[in-house]
Parts: sequence; structure tokens; C-alpha cells
Amino acid sequence: MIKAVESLVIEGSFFSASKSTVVNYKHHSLISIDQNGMIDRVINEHQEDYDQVRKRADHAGRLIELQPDEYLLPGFIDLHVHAPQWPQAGLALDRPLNEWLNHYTFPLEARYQDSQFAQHVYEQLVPELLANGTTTALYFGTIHNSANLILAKAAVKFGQRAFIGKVAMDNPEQTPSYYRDESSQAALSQTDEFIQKMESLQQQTGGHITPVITPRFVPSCTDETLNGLGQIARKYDLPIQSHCSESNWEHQYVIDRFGQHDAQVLDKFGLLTQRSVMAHGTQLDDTDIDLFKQRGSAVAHCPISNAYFGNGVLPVNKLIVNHNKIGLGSDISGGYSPSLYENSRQAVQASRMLEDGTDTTLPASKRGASNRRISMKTSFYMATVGGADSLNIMAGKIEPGYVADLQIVQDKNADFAAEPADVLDRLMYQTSPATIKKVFVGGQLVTEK
Ligand SMILES: O=c1[nH]c(=O)c2nc[nH]c2[nH]1
Repeated sequence: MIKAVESLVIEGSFFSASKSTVVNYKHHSLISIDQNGMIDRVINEHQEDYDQVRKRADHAGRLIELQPDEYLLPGFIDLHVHAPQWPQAGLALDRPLNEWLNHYTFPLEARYQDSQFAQHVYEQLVPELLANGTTTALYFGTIHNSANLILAKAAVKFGQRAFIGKVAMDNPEQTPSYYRDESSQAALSQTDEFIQKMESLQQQTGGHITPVITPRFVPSCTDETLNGLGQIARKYDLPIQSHCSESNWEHQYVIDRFGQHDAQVLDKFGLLTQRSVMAHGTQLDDTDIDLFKQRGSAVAHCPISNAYFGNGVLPVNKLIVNHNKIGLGSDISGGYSPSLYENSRQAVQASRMLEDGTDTTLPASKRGASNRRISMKTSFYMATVGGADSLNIMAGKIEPGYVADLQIVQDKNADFAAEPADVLDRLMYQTSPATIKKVFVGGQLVTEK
């Protein structure tokens, strides 16, 4: 059972993004958190009641003071995590996507019919993500509802905000007999059952958990299942997640089967809505990107994973300029790292290579694509505001009315003075779990060093 949150006041300097290229810095403020775990006030040093609010919180033992080398940031939102793949993070990344799925991933995911194995993995993964500053995760589970509920219970136990999907995959041509839903009807009825069980777990525990409609990707689902999942998403008005135009092989498979791109196919089955978050998108064309925008659907940018399986670099800046919804995903274990800090770095680096090009046998003027680079501010925006907008939650900002999902991080090079904008970059490039000192979800302390 989630404990009632005590109101809290945090005193310190903080960063919070307001736009894709603008991160605001507020020096030495009070961030007041109410008993519902929401930020109710942000008070600056010059406001009349600063001292009074501070003193009252201090007397009540409810004041947390940041050290001079510490900063408050919004918690990060990971839009794409395959929870069952944690044991293979970093394995076989030199294999092409379909081989990696068939030889490593499906055999591993099949093991989650064993609930003890599920518990062993999930009780490691959830605290690991929290220790990396990830306060919200959008998880793929497996086909097994018992294991998916163990993941939900781990999220409740450790206090993470979690969106969790029972994976649907029933296409006998693209899934192995040992790891597939028995039939389309089974995939749909077990999805429905998972939704009911998540709703009662949420009511019993008060945990921050939400079920998600989860067709694994178009290749692994029959038309009947894609259609049925679209109907369930509509019936319950739930978030939807899948993979979309993620590699040469996968993109071409969908063209061969439907004569259309993933985006149109997902849309036709009612799976591209303003609650959809689709991973990768490296092969999206301009029409697909516009369809995403029209539908209000989000892209989960997974820059580390894309370097291995994506056969291309997602043009993040193009999506940002086009006002598409976009956030960051670790894609454990297509991506080896549970850290959105590391993914933020890779997002910046990949965008630079996309802009400059990589083939130096060509003249510089013929390499790359213009206006593709992003700054670390944009990565920070995607890890916070972009992720929250993608999930339609009031998170990712340090402002009144937002949930108090926060992290306190230490600037390990604070001895070397820098302007606030540079400090943010330094934090984004240098932070590791060792310098993430405290993490809060809904105002509750969930990790402390
Ligand atoms: O990176 C990926 N990881 C997966 O598990 C997966 N399944 C389908 N497509 C996928 N891509």
C-alpha cells in the first residue's frame, strides 16, 4: 500500500525546460510539495513569505536543503523499456534485429512464465531505473499476465510511475511456437484481463500504474489482433505502444504485407491516437511524420538502440520543428543502458553525425543533412517535457500543478565555476547513478544515496 505523502519543501536551485530549446534556471528557490505529491508553489528568495515557509517546514522536519553543488531536476521519463530484456542488456547487439529477436530475445522472454524468474529480474530493474533518475517508465512486459502483474507490483513496491503492457504477438509466421499468444482471441482476452487486473491492483495499492495496449509490432501480429487491440484501446481509452518503421527489414516487411508504411497500417487499425507512443521511427517519411502529428501520436526516440538496429538516424530536429510529440527511450535491451543521461548524450552525438554526414570520401558540401543537430537542451526537454507530453501526464516540469517527480543531482565538477546553461550541460554529460543523490516520485522519496 502506498503511504500517504507528507508535505515537503525542497530548497535549492533547479532546471526545468519550457520549450524544446529553452531550459530555465531558477536560483535558490523553495519548491513546496503538497500532501497529494503535487508541486503547489515555487517561491523565489525575494518573495515575502520565503523565510516564513522555510522556517515552518524546517520546524516540522519537512525541509530538504540542497548542498551548493546540488541541483534539482525533473525526474526522467523513459518511453520505451522492454522490462524482461534486462538480463540481456548489452548482449548480441552486433546481430541484425530479426536474428537478435529470434535467437536471444524470444527465448529470454519465454522464461517469464516462471514467476520467480520474473520477480528476480523485475525487483532489480525497477530500482536500477529509479537510481538512474527515471521516475516514469513505459514498459513492454511479456505475453504472460502473471509476470506482467509482478512487474506492476515491483513498480508499486519501489514507488515508480509505470505504464505497462501485456505484449500481444500471435502471428505464427513471425513468432516462434514456444513464445506466442495461442490465438488472436487469446491475445485479446488476455489483454482485456490484464487491464482489469491492473485496475484492481491500482485501486488496492494506490500505486502509479496504468495498463497499456501493446501489439509488439506489426510483423508479430495478425490483422485480427491489430484490429481487436484498436477496439480495446478505444473501449477503455488507454495508451498504446508499439514499434514503428524501426529498421530496413521491419519497414519493408510491412510494405510487402500491406502495401503501406507502418504508420498508415497502425492508423487503419485504430492504433495511432493521441495516446500512442511508437518506438524508433528511423524509417518514417514526411507523410508518416505528418500523420503522427495529425493524430497527436508520439515517437519514442531510442538513440542507442537505433545505432544497432535502426539502419538510420531519426531526424529529431525535423520532428521538433514540425511540432511532433517526441521523448526519449532507453529501449532496454536493444539499447544497453538504463540511463536516459546516456541516451541524451547519444541523441546529441547521432544528430551531429546526421548533420555533418560520415562518408569523408564525399566533398563536405555533399555529406549529411542541414539543420539536423540538436543541443543537450533538446535532449533534456525530450527526457522530461517531451516524455510527459507523449504520455499526457502533468510531469516533467518544476512548476505548480505538476507532480513532484524529481531528482537531486550533484555537479561533480562544481569546483570549476560555470554559467547555469553550462552547468546543465555538465550535469547531462557527467551524471551517473553515483551522483543522483535523491529521487522522488509523487513527492515520495524512492531512492537515496
Ligand atoms: O528494439 C526492439 N526490441 C524488441 O524487443 C522488438 N520487438 C519488435 N521490434 C523490436 N525492436
